Parts: sequence; structure tokens; C-alpha cells
Amino acid sequence: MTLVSEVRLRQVLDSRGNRTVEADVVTESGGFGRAAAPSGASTGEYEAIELDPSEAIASAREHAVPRLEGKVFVGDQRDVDRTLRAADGTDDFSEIGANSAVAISMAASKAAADVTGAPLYQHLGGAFRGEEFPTPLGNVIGGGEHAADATAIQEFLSAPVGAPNVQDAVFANAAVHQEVHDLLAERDIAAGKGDEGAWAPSIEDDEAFELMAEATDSVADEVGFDIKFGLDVAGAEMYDEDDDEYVYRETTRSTDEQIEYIADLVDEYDLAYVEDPLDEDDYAGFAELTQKVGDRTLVCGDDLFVTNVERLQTGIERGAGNSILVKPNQIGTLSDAFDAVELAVENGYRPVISHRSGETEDTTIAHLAVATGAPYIKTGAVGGERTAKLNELIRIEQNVSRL
Ligand SMILES: C=C(OP(=O)(O)O)C(=O)O
Ligand SMILES: [Mg+2]
Repeated sequence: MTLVSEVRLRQVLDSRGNRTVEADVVTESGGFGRAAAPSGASTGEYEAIELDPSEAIASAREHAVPRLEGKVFVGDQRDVDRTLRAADGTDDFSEIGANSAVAISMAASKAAADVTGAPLYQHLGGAFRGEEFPTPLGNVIGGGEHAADATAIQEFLSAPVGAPNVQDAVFANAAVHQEVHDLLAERDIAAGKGDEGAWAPSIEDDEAFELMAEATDSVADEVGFDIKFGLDVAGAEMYDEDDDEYVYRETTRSTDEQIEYIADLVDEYDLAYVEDPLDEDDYAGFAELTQKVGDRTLVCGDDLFVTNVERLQTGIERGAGNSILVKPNQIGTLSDAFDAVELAVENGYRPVISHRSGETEDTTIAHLAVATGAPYIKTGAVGGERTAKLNELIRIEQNVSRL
């Protein structure tokens, strides 16, 4: 094993044009890894703390870098991540910033892979990974916190569940995205794009459901395999705590009505996936919905679990959800993200590896999905920072990745 010899940190741009943290990790033997932190817009209240990038970098340079350089073996990811936690000294990375932590954690993993000459997914997941691939969930219509004056539900996600391989699945999601564009044009509905490249028309959610059903059916007929769709409701963003109601464009729903509404949607549209249907504190609501529809769809916790094993453990004990979204920057290190996946799988929860709405060209999550054998990855449908991950999955599937 080889020691970390240098950690370089800098600010770069993310896909929203905001500054974010990028890390380079160099090893004594000349290994090199580079990674950048993503950033959420509909962030969960219980996520690890993202600091202003310049503060995060200054603090990491002061507290973390001296503990890593010349002291930690790059291939020992647990030790890299433990060192980051010890350097930070808080539960939520509020000292060095989860943005510095995750960038360094991911860059170290890439440097270690570089040293061994293995693709990142094999370094992280072992020699026998690379046979199973995640189904990509592709955001094709969206609003919420990702686009002004668009749908209330944050994401309508194409889910090519019948695709024979990743490449066909990725192409199918792009085709659904294109088909939605054509259907919008037929209806004379103008639409720009939201933060993740999904169409962001100023329409009611009911119309978005119609468009998704038509677009997925039509592309499924063309490609000859089953394409379903799903949602990220981002319930915490629409929940009004004072009035105990979910606020849509033209209507509001009580918690009971919200549960009924989502359960009806699952059956009406045969939804494959429902993320954050309820508020991030509502374990009971998640449990009730999971009881109703968990046998036929994924009820996924994003803001509910925030990739945190303690929150996931609570969910497991209460029967809340049957799936967890895994975003490394929500928790701060790759080790923590792996722990979340492991606890999920042990308890029959399906892990979904995920991007953030603010992304870079970093491809770590594509490797993480293959390394963990995750059944799903959510990383958009189009747009350079999204296709960076999707195209990487295609390369991994072809087994030519050497990043
Ligand atoms: C990807 C998402 O958005 P953000 O990164 O804004 O949290 C999400 O909510 O799942
Ligand atoms: Mg979400």
C-alpha cells in the first residue's frame, strides 16, 4: 500500500454555475485521483453540512490535510474516511464541510484504484463486480426546487425496467426525454429545462402524468421492452408544517390525503418508484404508505434517511419505506455511503445511488453503483454532467473503463 503524499483542493464550477470543492489526491508511488463534490437544492434537514467552498477548503487544509499527507495509506478507504471524521470532530462535518470531505474521500478512492490499476468499481467492490448493472432512473419532467413555475412534484423519472442492458436503458431514457419534448410541442406547451436537464413546463402534475404515460408507452413500443416511470415527490419541500398539509400548485392535501393520493397514483400509473412521498420527519406516514403499496413499488427515502445509518435503522424498525437513496455528499464519505448500502441490503431495502441537482463531470457514483451491485441509479437523462455518469456506466458495461 502507498501513502497519501499530497492533497490539493480547489474551487471549480458545478452545473448550476456555483462554486464547489474539487480534490486531487496524489500518492507516494505516483498514483492520482481527482473528484468534485456535488450540491443539492432540495436538501434534507438532516444532511451533513455543506460549507461555502472557500471556507470548506481553508478548514480542510488546516484540519484534514496534515492528518492525511504522509500518514494514511490511500488504499485503506476506511482509514482515509476515519481520518476525515477525526479531523472534522463533529457528527455532521460542519467543521471541514461535507463538500471537502466527500471530494477528498472520493479522490482518495480513485488514487488507490490508480495505484492498483483496477477500475474504480473493482477497487471499491472487489474482483467479481462488474457483472450486474443498475437500472438508470432518468428525470424527464421536473419542477419543485429544481425549476420555477413548473410541476409541484419535483421529478418524473423514466424507469426502463425491462431493458436488457445499461446502454439500451440509458438510450431509452433519452428517447423518453425526447418524446416528452415532442408531446409538449404538439400541445403548444413551451418548456425550458430545470437544474437536472428535465423539461420544466408550467403545467399541472396531472398533465405531467399523462405525458409520462404516453411517452414511456410509445418508447417502450419502439424499443420492445418495458418502460415504467416513477416520482421524486420531494415531499419535505411541499410540506407546510404549520398547516400540516402538502401544497401543490392549485390544491393542498392533508397527510392522510397525501398517502391516499400517492397510493392511487401507484395503481393508476403502475409506478415503479416513489421517492420522498411524505415529509422528512414522517416515518409513520412512510410506514403507512409502504404497508399499502410496498409490495408493488419502491417507496424510497431520500430526505427521510439522508444516507445516514441511524435514520435508516429507525426506518427499518418502523417499516418506513423499502428503499434508500444513497448520496455520498449527504453523509460525507464513501465509507458511510457503503455502510448505508450494506444496512439497506441486509434488511431488504433497495439502494438507489444518486446524483445531486448541482453536479460536475465527476463519475464516481457510476462506479459506486456497480461496486455495490445497486439495482438502481438516479443520475438524470441528458446534459453533460448527467451523461458523464451514464456514459461511464456504458463504458463499464463494455469493460473498458480504466479511470
Ligand atoms: C437529486 C435530488 O435533488 P437535490 O440534489 O436538489 O437534493 C433529489 O432530491 O433527489
Ligand atoms: Mg430526492
